[in-house]
Amino acid sequence: FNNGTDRSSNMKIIPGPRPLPIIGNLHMMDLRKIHKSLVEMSEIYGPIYRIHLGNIKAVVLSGYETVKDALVNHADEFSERPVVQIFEDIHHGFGIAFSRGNNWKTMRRFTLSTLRDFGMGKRSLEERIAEECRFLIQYFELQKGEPFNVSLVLNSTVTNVITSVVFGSRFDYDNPLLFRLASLVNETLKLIGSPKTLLYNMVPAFRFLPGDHKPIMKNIYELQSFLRKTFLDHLQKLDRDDQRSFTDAFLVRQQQEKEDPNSYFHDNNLISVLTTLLMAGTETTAGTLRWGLLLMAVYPEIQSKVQEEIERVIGTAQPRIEHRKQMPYTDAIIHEIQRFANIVPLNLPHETTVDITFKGYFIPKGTYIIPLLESVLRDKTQFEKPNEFDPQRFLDTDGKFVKQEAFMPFSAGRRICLGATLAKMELFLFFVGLFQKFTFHPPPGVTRTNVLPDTGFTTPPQSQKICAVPRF
Ligand code: HEM
Repeated sequence: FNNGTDRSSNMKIIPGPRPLPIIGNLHMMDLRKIHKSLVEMSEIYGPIYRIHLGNIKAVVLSGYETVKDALVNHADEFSERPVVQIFEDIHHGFGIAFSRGNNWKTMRRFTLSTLRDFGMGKRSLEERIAEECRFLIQYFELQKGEPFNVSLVLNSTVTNVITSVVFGSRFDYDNPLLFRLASLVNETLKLIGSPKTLLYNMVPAFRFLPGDHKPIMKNIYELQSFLRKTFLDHLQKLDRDDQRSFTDAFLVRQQQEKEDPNSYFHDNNLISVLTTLLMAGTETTAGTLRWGLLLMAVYPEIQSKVQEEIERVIGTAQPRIEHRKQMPYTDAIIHEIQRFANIVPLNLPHETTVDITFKGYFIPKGTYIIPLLESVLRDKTQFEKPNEFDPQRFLDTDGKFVKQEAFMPFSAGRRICLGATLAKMELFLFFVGLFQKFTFHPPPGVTRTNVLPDTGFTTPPQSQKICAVPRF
């Protein structure tokens, strides 16, 4: 784009490094930490620059002010999703996260309103999460304060919240299917974020090399076979007057529209939405929870202040979302954990829906846009010493919670995370539920300096064991 020329004499040319044939600027990047390389380049080229990632010609938006201006003030113009090869293989353009145009609008609207209805239904989201938290606490108690790996159990717990919403049921922890589902999602997301998959997405010629896309599709096949079998079971028992899950609501709508050849309510969209909710809804939330437990373990003075607030406001009662407004300290901690965890540092890519002049630069319709969240959550102009973990930045001198505009872990605008409300409920109820019952300690040898991010599409902390010591 820009073709090296400007479209009018007063239009600025988007700066950027000179690309090489085929690989573009890939030789300048650390493929394991692309978000870091992109932030470093913004220090040279500024908040808007172009980059060639293999055959993808992208525009990077960096820093809170620029990302917000694009996604919020020009929400429509920046709201499309580009075609990304691996997600095209998985979803074929159906579902929500990687679908486009009217398919995306219809699926997003339906999913949001259905999740909201369940929130108000007989078994609210809050109750489903609270129930899951009780099982998690039992599991932690069984560890008797010894170091154990929390990854799989947290992933399984969060998977259960999603299956409870989408299918109306949870799995017991000793059901091998639950651990299989949780590890399938975990492994697949790791592979999706691998350098080999990045190359697969960026340079079509590398498709024929043995990459990670083959094991990814094998996992997706297994995952989707399970989802298909489960929704067919639901179809057999479907009672339109007693809808108990997202799947029931979708199937009822499918039957209502079955005469309409243009209906979006078909099996491909259902499978794709279910796959997305599982993939987008588990690793992100479970990864943030793991960050939280580890950070509290290595910042014991902060952990004990959270526990004091829990004791004062909730005591031994069941934690409820409504407690949150009386708990500014806990609220600040959870915000800082999310900011620091920076779990989707690259964000998902966007695409322009029209030709647009943005901050004096011409960006054509169909341009691949990277609204870099790493550059927002660690923006020096918004957060003092952004690489430090410091919950005080979300508190004023009277200890009241202070909102920070650049707190954007769920992104912003039309494509803002569809599960943000659910994720916030989960983070609050799980954290408070766990800190009410346990004090977390690092295992021997683990200190602040070795609580580091993993690499991948999402950035959970590198696997560390943890000790959960019962408080009473
Ligand atoms: C801490 C937890 C989570 C974080 C940090 C997070 C973050 C994000 C981010 C950064 C995006 C990309 C937004 C954009 O394109 O601008 C996204 C999209 C999405 N997320 Fe989340 N997410 C979380 C949890 C969840 C949960 C629990 C669900 C589902 C139940 C979910 C479902 C989705 C979906 C469906 C999209 C695609 C939205 C669209 O394209 O319209 N996420 N999320």
